[in-house]
Amino acid sequence: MNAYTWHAFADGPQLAAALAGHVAGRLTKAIAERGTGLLAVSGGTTPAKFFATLSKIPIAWDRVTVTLVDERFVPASSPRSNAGLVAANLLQNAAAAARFVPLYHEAAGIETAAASDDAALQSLPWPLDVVVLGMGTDGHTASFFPDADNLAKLLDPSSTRIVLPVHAASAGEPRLTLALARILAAGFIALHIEGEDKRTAFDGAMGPGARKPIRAVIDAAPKAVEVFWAP
Ligand SMILES: O=C(O)[C@H](O)[C@@H](O)[C@H](O)[C@H](O)COP(=O)(O)O
Repeated sequence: MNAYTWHAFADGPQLAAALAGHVAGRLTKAIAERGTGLLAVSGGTTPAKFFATLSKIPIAWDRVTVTLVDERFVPASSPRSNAGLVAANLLQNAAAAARFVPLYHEAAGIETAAASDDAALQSLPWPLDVVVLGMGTDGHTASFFPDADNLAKLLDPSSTRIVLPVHAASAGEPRLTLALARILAAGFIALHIEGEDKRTAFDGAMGPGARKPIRAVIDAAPKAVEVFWAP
């Protein structure tokens, strides 16, 4: 489809307020329509302000399940943990009442962890109502890294997997990621990027040239991806 809607803001706090408002609205609508809301968020360094803003919005958080778009294969106590980032910034204030389903747990290896995640996450109230993606300047999103050894499988829209393992030299650690199909089925797909480097990287990914994972997601998305950007 290759459709996206570009929402530019003067600064991070204004972006955070707008994105949090959209996400809270979508979750409230989902709760009204089906009694529950399912949200998947990305980690990294960008989302902390957005998480803090969203955490203060008084919706029926006790009807919301939060999970991760992807996770590094590290315990929640690690500074690299996305679960740790979500616990410290999103599952606070009003949002502390939400149920959180992590991706990392002790396992012999990433493949074992991904397989048991697949079983554990079956019971979530799919499809996602909201997914918030991030993006690296290399054009990765979720843990769909350009150098992932199973990128074709990660980007297979027909995959029935929920969680897949990722080995990619550029990723730092082995990763666990939601499969593309789960992301694309979300009612609202947001991409949250900040800084000139990421705007340049995004524009580059939308142009001709080597196809980056973020482009594969936007092209495969059944509805426009809502891009939220601030300098
Ligand atoms: O685990 C992660 O790192 C994220 O889920 C990943 O997809 C992130 O969104 C991008 O890497 C951007 O990260 P920054 O926000 O740190 O630039």
